[in-house]
Amino acid sequence: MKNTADITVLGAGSYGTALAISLASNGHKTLLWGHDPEHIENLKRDRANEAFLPGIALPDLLIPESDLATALAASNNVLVVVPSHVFGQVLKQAKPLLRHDARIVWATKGLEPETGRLLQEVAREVLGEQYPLAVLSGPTFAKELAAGMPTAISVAGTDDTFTNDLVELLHSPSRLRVYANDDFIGLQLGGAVKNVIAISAGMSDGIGFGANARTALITRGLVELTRLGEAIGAQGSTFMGMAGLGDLVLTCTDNQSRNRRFGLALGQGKDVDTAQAEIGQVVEGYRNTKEVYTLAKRLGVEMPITEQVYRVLYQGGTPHEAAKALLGREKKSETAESD
Ligand SMILES: NC(=O)C1=CN([C@@H]2O[C@H](COP(=O)(O)OP(=O)(O)OC[C@H]3O[C@@H](n4cnc5c(N)ncnc54)[C@H](OP(=O)(O)O)[C@@H]3O)[C@@H](O)[C@H]2O)C=CC1
Ligand SMILES: O=C(CO)COP(=O)(O)O
Repeated sequence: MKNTADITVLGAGSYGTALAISLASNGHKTLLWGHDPEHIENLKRDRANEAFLPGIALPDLLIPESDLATALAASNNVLVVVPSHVFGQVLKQAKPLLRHDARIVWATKGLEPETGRLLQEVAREVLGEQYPLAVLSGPTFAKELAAGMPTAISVAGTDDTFTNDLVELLHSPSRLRVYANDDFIGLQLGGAVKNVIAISAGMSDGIGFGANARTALITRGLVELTRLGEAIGAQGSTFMGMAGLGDLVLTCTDNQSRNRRFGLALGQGKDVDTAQAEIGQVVEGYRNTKEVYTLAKRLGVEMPITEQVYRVLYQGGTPHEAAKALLGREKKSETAESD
């Protein structure tokens, strides 16, 4: 089957739209599918996604589409950018409509709800073994990407040809550097765990602590991420790159991060529901905390920051108690295997 578009993006929220803008700006015909026909009509009428990225024009080569069958027939390259809690559901919807030559990449950052499985396992379970898979991960706020501000990201997957084709589709010499990476597991995990650590950094700032505490959380958060990553088969060195240190620094330090803002609100004494409602977009770290915590417990990996965020989100703990518990931990060597 011949492509009538270069790529189809599933998910017309802030990041799906930003990636579609980026692809279309590179000269690639890009279909952007969203599940809400009224939202897609608005995109067509306004030639902008005013609900998520106000004031940013959609390039001519970006075609909003509300029919999933049409979207999936148009291209064999399918980029999924929906929140992690609906990732499996969207793949199930897509499965009967996928072309036999489809290749699936996602930019979703998270683990499967309840089980804590990587999204590659969800994709394999839903779709079987036949399709090449890949993931995009790294420090990329949707608004900056959509506005064409310089950005860098990584891509890894099961098939080198697909990974390299994605680099070609996304890379722009003036706006977007795309690094090929061979650690499919590491890129997926980094994107999930950084959400949890960003909540902790937000909580710390919300309490009124300073740069020292925030930086300690980023640094020890990186240790936790690396420890968990190595336990599930990722390469430790991956986390010194875009999907580890890069995304941790971005989301722990800048208020564009919804996870950080969520933590800030909690640190200022707001409850979980109020904090989430104020943000009004997906806060992946809320669920991701449970998933990362569950995975770490299952594997016996110590993740003290994650554990404290879990206590605040799910067990009635307060950010002050979390800070006290972290500070009061037994003295340790910085390079000790466990924390
Ligand atoms: N925004 C960013 O800067 C970045 C986001 N990401 C990741 O991208 C993923 C998506 O986040 P983002 O775009 O920011 O989230 P948003 O909250 O901006 O948008 C989510 C979109 O998903 C749609 N959606 C929800 N449920 C379904 C469903 N069942 N089927 C189809 N579409 C659905 C929503 O539609 P509706 O509004 O109708 O509910 C909305 O359009 C997350 O995993 C996030 O971590 C990664 C890097 C950067
Ligand atoms: O993943 C992101 C940037 O890389 C977006 O972060 P938030 O989901 O915290 O807004």
